[in-house]
Amino acid sequence: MSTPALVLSGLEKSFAGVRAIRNLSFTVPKGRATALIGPNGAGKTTVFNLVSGVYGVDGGSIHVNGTDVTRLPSRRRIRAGVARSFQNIRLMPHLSVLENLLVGQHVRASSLAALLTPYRIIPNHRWKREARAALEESGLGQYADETVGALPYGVRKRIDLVRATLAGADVLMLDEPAAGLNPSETNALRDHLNALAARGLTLLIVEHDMHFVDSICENVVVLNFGEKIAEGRLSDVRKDPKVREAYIGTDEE
Ligand SMILES: Nc1ncnc2c1ncn2[C@@H]1O[C@H](COP(=O)(O)OP(=O)(O)OP(=O)(O)O)[C@@H](O)[C@H]1O
Repeated sequence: MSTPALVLSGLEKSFAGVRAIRNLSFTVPKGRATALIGPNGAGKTTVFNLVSGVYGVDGGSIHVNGTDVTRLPSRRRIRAGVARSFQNIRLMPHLSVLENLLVGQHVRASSLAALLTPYRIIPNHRWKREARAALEESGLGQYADETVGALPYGVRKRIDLVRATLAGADVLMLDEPAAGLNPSETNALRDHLNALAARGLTLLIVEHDMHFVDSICENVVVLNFGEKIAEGRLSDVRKDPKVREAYIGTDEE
């Protein structure tokens, strides 16, 4: 069996004495999409913050592609292949799509000289070719020279995904990717994510839209009060009495 993309073992995190994450362990296999679900305040965002290195852990370990990243700062985790896409898209609205992708690729620069590469004066720089190719492959080629701020939300969301993959991500954490999308944008995003997973990208998704989860994720991890209460296929976990009880009184399924 290949090394899992992400292994969380016995994670612990408290805020002012409140245990937000409790002895949490789960494994995300390579090239698959896994959903992290649970009612409000269950600890999903905290898991993303622990994996990306925004918060340090109080206990336990995090391995990415077999490497222990538990004590690494955020930037070294990005180099290890973990990236995060936020609910609020972090693209620069005044730049073109291509320029946004090129800015993202600077994360890959291994030296100051590479970081300062004046890509604007090298018309066919390798990064530019790769960025155009990635846009074409995602069916977004026609937007390459458009200003990001003028594009529809669903398109920006998908450009944000292309940016993350070009920056070298092979484990991508997505925070409510379908929020705010209309049905046709949601379908385009679903197809895009399934294509990325088919190419070997690993996805960890926090999402409240269970139809969307069902169309992408083979495996679902359910959190409640920071603890894993169930794991498995969505059709199985939603029948689990512990899961049903956790959602009672919420307006979610
Ligand atoms: N920086 C922080 N300081 C104090 N408490 C925090 C902090 N971050 C998270 N928490 C607490 O940790 C618990 C888990 O919060 P978290 O935001 O991870 O849940 P969530 O599952 O992402 O919720 P939601 O679905 O509402 O976004 C909550 O009780 C929250 O108040």
